[in-house]
Amino acid sequence: MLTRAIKGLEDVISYTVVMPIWQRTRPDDPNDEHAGWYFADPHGSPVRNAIGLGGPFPSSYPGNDPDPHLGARNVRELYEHAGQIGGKFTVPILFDKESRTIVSNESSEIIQMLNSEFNDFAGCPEIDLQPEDLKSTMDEVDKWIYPTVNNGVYRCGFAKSQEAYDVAIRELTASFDRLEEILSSRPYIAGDRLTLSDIRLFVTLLRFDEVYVVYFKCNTRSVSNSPTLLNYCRNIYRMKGVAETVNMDQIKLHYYCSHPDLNKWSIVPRGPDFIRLLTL
Ligand SMILES: N[C@@H](CCC(=O)N[C@@H](CS)C(=O)NCC(=O)O)C(=O)O
Repeated sequence: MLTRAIKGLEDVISYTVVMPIWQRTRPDDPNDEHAGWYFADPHGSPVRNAIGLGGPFPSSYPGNDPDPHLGARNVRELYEHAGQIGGKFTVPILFDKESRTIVSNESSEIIQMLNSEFNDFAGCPEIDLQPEDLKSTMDEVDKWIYPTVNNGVYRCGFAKSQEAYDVAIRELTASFDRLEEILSSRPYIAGDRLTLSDIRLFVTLLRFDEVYVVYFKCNTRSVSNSPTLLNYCRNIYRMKGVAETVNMDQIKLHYYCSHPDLNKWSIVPRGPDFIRLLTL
């Protein structure tokens, strides 16, 4: 969504936002406990979390729509329509309306396509988010930011042993400090211009204080306590079209209500209003 906004592709690529709270995708099959992404059902009954607790939550919110292409009830059905029966049923998905199938489900690949493959139709084709002269620095930073930060927060949150958590939080903390050091000497993570590496980093930092610090026990650092990282997030958040892509209420509803293992009753913490900090 962020890359789409920055490239000015709003009129070219439509989107459907799935509902924030994972539901059982085969509720009638007691042997199939998979829970995942659902499309909105404006005429449906209120729902609870995947183990039937918490809520009740509405079956649609303003901005969440039914699947306009295949009429699927959930994302699993889209994958099954594309021939993928097992595995994970993840978002984001780039969907080709003509062939009515999934083109890619890998975000790092999708943002590269949005950057370079739609320039004939883009409002801002001159913005290159993967410029030749910054490519090697982008690769270099992506290489440690992905495992220790983007995926690092998940490694902390879903650790199944103290040892696994200890390793993940140590690496995350060290990378957080490294980010601060780099961003105190240049405005963007790979140099003087915004790149896809910033987009990948920003979406994790945006969720950091509201979700990861509390829910995933990433509490050794916070963005709001780092003037450098807070300014970095502010700068990106204030770019044209970016704020419209962020719905912090749904981000929080998703995390806090989709993993009953971590939060059986789906209670959503009130604070800390990170978006307000970005707009001050
Ligand atoms: N490789 C994928 C991973 C995407 C991914 O893990 N998405 C999560 C949501 S942020 C998801 O849809 N998870 C569904 C599941 O784990 O069942 C990407 O980065 O695009």
